Amino acid sequence: MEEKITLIKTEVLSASWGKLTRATLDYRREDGSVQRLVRENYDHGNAAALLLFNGDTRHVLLVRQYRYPVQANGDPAFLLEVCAGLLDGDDPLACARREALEETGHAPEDVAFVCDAYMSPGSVQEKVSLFLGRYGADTYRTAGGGLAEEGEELEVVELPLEEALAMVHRGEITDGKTIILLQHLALKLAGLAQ
Ligand SMILES: Nc1nc2c(ncn2[C@@H]2O[C@H](COP(=O)(O)OP(=O)(O)O[C@H]3O[C@H](CO)[C@@H](O)[C@H](O)[C@@H]3O)[C@@H](O)[C@H]2O)c(=O)[nH]1
Ligand SMILES: [Mg+2]
Repeated sequence: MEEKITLIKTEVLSASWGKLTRATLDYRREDGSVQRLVRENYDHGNAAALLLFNGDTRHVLLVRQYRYPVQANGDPAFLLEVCAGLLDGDDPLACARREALEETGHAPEDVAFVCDAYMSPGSVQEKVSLFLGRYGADTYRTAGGGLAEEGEELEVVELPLEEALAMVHRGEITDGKTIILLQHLALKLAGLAQ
């Protein structure tokens, strides 16, 4: 049987912090005709993210940080997000734990995998592994804030889960992985998700 997809060539358009590649491929349609397609792909590696939840107070711990692409899109550039980072050679679980500690100063307990998600599969290769974890007075290690030498300056923000969900609804939390994790937590507390 003929292949559905035949890769003709790939060209690296930019290889800097991330790599931008242009692929040319032949796509065999269901009617048998072949269409030549050109698709660009930005690759900066995979990532992991973790939502910290305190079940006693029903608060979540998020981080606020500067995001240039959001500014370029004309939106307020300081986004409220779950702690997250690029794998940098770690496995997703180790990365999620490392980023939680670097960014919030908490060493999470009871960390559980939620799901993997492509946030923009039409053009960005990154797959993000999502986790839930517990925080509280016993998990506090440092003030967090990220790595200054890498240009990070994060504000740690604690707020009730209900308020975070309301902020999603009001368009005040717009980061995809954060929205997925907050809504997953709400489903879990309602007994509708594992
Ligand atoms: N030199 C350079 N450094 C960069 C660039 N873009 C990011 N960095 C640096 O690379 C590091 C990335 O920080 P992480 O904590 O590992 O990742 P993240 O920025 O939180 O990324 C995660 O969340 C983003 C927002 O949803 C996602 O866009 C991203 O893909 C990932 O999932 C930061 O120190 C940042 O300053 C760049 O274009 N050039
Ligand atoms: Mg980060």
